[in-house]
Amino acid sequence: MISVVELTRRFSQGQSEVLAVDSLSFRVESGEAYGLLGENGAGKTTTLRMILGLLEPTSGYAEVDGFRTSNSPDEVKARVGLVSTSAGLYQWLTPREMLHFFADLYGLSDDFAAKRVEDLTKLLSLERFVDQRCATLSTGQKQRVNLARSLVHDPPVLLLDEPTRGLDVIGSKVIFDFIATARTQGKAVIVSTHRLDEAERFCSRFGLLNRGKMMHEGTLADLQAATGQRTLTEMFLAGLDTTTDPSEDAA
Ligand SMILES: Nc1ncnc2c1ncn2[C@@H]1O[C@H](COP(=O)(O)OP(=O)(O)OP(=O)(O)O)[C@@H](O)[C@H]1O
Repeated sequence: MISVVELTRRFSQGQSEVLAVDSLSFRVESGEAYGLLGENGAGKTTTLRMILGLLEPTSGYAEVDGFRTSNSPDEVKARVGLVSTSAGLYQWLTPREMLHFFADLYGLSDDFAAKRVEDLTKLLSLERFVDQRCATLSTGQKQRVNLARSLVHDPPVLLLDEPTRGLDVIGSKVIFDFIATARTQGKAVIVSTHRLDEAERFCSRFGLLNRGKMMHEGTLADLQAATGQRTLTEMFLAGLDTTTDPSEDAA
């Protein structure tokens, strides 16, 4: 469903250049939640932005459902929901009004939109504040409205950039439960998060990035074998760029 091939992005920063994403390749199939993990500045957000077409790659490409982002941006945008804390809400609208506004932008019929807004309100527990102006919502409430906004067109692909940033335990659980449901519905999900313990539970595969490069990829068992570490946290603490040969431990 999502295919990333040799994706590369350089940024100029003053006189110097940073290689934010370095020849990244991976695939995510329907029904999978893929954890794109790495330290601050590892290149996660830049990767997600290129998949959706918000940013041009320096080289390489991304495809969603067979559509290449650079050639078919509209087809890709119709199939992807990007959830990012940096996305703003319309402060003067209520969540219900805003969701209808976005449903309209995506060209959904009134009936479909009404049903979708109702379903999302239940799924993300928005009932208590769905008719309250966005300006008056708490961080966690805003984050859930943000998620609902990205899902209003029921996209088969979800890109979640730090979806639990600023959320308490209950708010985070709503998001994790949502990801689990999305998987059973056959969505392809990429989630970038620093909550490694949670990622371990709800992601089926992982890509561990370090300075824009894929250091390790696979299931938790694959990563354990490759790094000699037990948990994702231990892998990060050990330093992603030190590849341990597990056979050395056995010797
Ligand atoms: N518009 C830009 N101009 C210049 N440099 C940029 C730009 N966007 C990102 N970068 C640089 O690219 C690198 C990767 O940034 P990115 O935001 O993708 O990291 P990240 O893994 O999402 O980090 P975090 O976990 O902190 O959100 C960083 O060194 C960052 O400074």
